[in-house]
Amino acid sequence: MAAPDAAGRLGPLTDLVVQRLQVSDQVAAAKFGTGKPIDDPVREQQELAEVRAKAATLGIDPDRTAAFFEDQIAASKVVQRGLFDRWTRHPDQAPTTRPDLNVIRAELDQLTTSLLAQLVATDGVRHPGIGCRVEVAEAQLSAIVIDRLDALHRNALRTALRSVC
Ligand SMILES: C=C(O[C@@H]1C=C(C(=O)O)C=C[C@H]1O)C(=O)O
Repeated sequence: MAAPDAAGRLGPLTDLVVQRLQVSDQVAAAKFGTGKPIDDPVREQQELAEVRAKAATLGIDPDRTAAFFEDQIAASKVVQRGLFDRWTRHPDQAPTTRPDLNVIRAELDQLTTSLLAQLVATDGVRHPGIGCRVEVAEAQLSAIVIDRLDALHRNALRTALRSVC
């Protein structure tokens, strides 16, 4: 049976947001112990410029789209910092293999394309107001249960969803 998806009209968007957080575990594993910093401002600026340009061609608001992706980046860094801290304090939990950061970044780029498509699909839902906030709450809570998110990933999810409405 396929895994159940997050509930409501923002469920598919939230599933992608959670996937991006899960890929962030791999980013942390790629960087941990290499001296590579968690923050890469050049890559971030490239990503944000790209989503701004794509938003314009897709007919969604470039500023709101960039704000959403800024939150995805901030959330990824919440995960990475949390895992660096966990693995430093408990070296037995640290990853024993190191994924290739370039491969993982290509996965993140694919997720960006899917996320943009979901931002387009949910444009009519994502207005400030109670209706949108209820949809976010429903999708968020169901994703937490379905994906069994720990406290670190729940915190990151809150950051990732803060500007959806
Ligand atoms: C994910 C990475 O780590 C950070 C988070 C980024 C993101 O979420 O897109 C981009 C650059 C880094 O500041 C990465 O280096 O690729």
